[in-house]
Amino acid sequence: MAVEKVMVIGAGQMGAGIAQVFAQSGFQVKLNDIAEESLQKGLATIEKHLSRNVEKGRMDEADKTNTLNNLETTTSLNEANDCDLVIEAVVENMDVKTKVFQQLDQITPKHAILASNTSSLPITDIAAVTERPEQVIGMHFMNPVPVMKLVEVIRAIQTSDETYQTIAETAEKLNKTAVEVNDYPGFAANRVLMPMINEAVYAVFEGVAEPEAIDEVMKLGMNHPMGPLQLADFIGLDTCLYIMEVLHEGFGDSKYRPCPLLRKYVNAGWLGKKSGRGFYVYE
Ligand SMILES: CC(=O)CC(=O)SCCNC(=O)CCNC(=O)[C@H](O)C(C)(C)COP(=O)(O)OP(=O)(O)OC[C@H]1O[C@@H](n2cnc3c(N)ncnc32)[C@H](O)[C@@H]1OP(=O)(O)O
Ligand SMILES: NC(=O)C1=CN([C@@H]2O[C@H](COP(=O)(O)OP(=O)(O)OC[C@H]3O[C@@H](n4cnc5c(N)ncnc54)[C@H](OP(=O)(O)O)[C@@H]3O)[C@@H](O)[C@H]2O)C=CC1
Repeated sequence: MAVEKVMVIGAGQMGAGIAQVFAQSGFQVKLNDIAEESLQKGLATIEKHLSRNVEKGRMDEADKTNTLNNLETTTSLNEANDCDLVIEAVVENMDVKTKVFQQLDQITPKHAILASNTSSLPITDIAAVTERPEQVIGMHFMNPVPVMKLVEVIRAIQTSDETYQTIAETAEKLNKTAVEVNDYPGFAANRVLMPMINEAVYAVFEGVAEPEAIDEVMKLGMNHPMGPLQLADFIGLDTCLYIMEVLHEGFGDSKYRPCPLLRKYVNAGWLGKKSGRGFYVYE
């Protein structure tokens, strides 16, 4: 199936980036959010990144104009009624996501593929609330979306080969690399990444070293572009905690228990960069 029209749901840090890369690659994109304010914020972020690309000579003014012309915003989910593909990037909450998928199942054309950008929620369970489970799949972009090459493509137990093939080809058109994984807690990316971040939080909790020192060790010693605590702040500490809880519950193994300090920060509203404070303070 050829994908031409796409809806991205949720204009937060991931949704805006996903909408940008689709529009840049020539797809017709509708960016949806419940709040008009979030749409305007998302659009402003996209415009800023496109202008930066022009300044850096990575695209010219005509490419920027074409990208913006490929993009429209809407608060109405009903506008997904002519889309070939929908990518959901709303908050990491199963109730919210299943409600969105049930509505999309009613609204979108029969051939449409429904994808989720979830970091950790089971695609199999999301697929099961629709009447087209074989056309439901995980399309997990990495943050920041315009920069990172990976799309982790997660097959639910019900996902058809045809759906997987379409999504892998679409990822290629975005100039990304698709990696196929099966639907188990945390998939592959967060199964490996999050325990490392959680362990770094334990090291702070136990007084092994200050956050700056732990990040410096991983940057200079292991060539990571960001230390694990800076990365946790960048992802969002609420998202990190949520993923650890999914791993802990999903495997029933105490090795995935979230660090109490991570939970305390989230309860305090210290969610990282997006709230102005996490392991570091942001202005
Ligand atoms: C939680 C999940 O489910 C899955 C996940 O996403 S896990 C998180 C995965 N992501 C990572 O691990 C990111 C690790 N960090 C990095 O790779 C890098 O630090 C980084 C690419 C984010 C920034 O790179 P840097 O060299 O430290 O900083 P900086 O020089 O400011 O940025 C490099 C380029 O990226 C671009 N960039 C940075 N942040 C950006 C953003 N949010 N959106 C778009 N472009 C961005 C910058 O424009 C810059 O390019 P130019 O200077 O040429 O314009
Ligand atoms: N942060 C990261 O590094 C990564 C996150 N992800 C995943 O991507 C998804 C989004 O995360 P992120 O972008 O960080 O979150 P954000 O909180 O930045 O964005 C979520 C957006 O979705 C909107 N929203 C909430 N409910 C609905 C709804 N029913 N319909 C339409 N829009 C809605 C929110 O609006 P409002 O603010 O008005 O409530 C907000 O604008 C999550 O599933 C997350 O796990 C995946 C990879 C990396």
